[in-house]
Amino acid sequence: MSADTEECADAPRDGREPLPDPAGALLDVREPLLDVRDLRVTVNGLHAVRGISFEVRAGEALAVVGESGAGKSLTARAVLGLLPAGAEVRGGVRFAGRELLGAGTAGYRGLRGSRLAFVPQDALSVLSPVHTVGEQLALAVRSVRGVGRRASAELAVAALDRVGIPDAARRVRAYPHEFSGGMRQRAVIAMAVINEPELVLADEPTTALDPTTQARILELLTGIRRETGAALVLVTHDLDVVAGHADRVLVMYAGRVAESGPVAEVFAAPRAPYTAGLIASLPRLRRPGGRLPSIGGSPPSLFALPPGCGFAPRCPAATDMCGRSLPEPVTEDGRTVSCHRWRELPSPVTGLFEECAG
Ligand SMILES: Nc1ncnc2c1ncn2[C@@H]1O[C@H](COP(=O)(O)OP(=O)(O)OP(=O)(O)O)[C@@H](O)[C@H]1O
Repeated sequence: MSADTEECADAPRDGREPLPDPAGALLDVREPLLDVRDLRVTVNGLHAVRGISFEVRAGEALAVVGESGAGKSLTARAVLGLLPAGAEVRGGVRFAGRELLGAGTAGYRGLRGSRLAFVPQDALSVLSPVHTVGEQLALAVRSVRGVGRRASAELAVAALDRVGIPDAARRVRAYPHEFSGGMRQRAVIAMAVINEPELVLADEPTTALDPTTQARILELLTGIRRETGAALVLVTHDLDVVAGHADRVLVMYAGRVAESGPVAEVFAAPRAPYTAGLIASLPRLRRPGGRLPSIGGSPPSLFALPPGCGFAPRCPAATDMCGRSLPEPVTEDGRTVSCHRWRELPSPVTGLFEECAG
């Protein structure tokens, strides 16, 4: 008997559950694939994510950008249901019509590793050191699709080949420690996309790599996204990555949304002074002989948040009111901004920071 007798020719292609349809009506295809509403994450008493809302549509790439500690990773992990011990989460996370928060691990059944995939910063955190890369890829396929050993092994080779690992048929027999850092991250991407997810969340997927490899891995992710039509949430602190790889951007500051909108519009005319400061500090905007503008100071401690806008102490446009009252996000023309003064500020707002640099 062949090892493939467990394979069922009539099984669904990948054993995925149909979309929930409790009312017996067709799911509204205009509904966002991912809908995050007023997400709040507290870790050991620290209010790290403080009311974040955003949507991701099918096939879209959203970059989540902000300084270290802004709450980017916790936001991504909350969507995936992978928060650290001691974390409490509130709000809504709706994926493909299914509410995930509050549903516990059952809510993620049939989603994680299948329709919802994760690419972490550190490949070794998801690759087992005691199994070959091929075994791990094949297991990922078998646990989701109704395919047998031979077919899953072939899909493992195809997956490594797809992410540009040369001699994939031989490389599948290697262990993760036998791969370079870049190749390991390619293997993790292969693992993430092997079951053709609808949404990939990538948390600074190239942080540990040299600049050339970083660029190649990001090209790979974008290429796969275009090829498969998967949506992408890309956590990064690099605005050049945002410009090159995302359709929309969510700028986070101290656990809140500073601004969000289409990348081209936000870059051309940011509305939040914080976004303007980030853009003004891009090296390519440096004037010949001029200093590189930068945002002075640092984000507030999440243990001692000011009553008003968290950016007010660093903002050249802040008034007394900014220090006193927290600006609520305002959405207009498909863009969201949290700033009391955005309508009255001079355009472009980046000028606030260029002047500061002198
Ligand atoms: N496991 C944890 N225990 C305690 N605090 C945590 C934990 N994970 C994150 N935090 C805190 O929550 C805040 C937000 O963390 P998060 O990792 O989401 O930030 P980030 O924007 O992704 O930063 P970075 O770019 O440095 O990864 C930070 O102040 C961080 O110290």
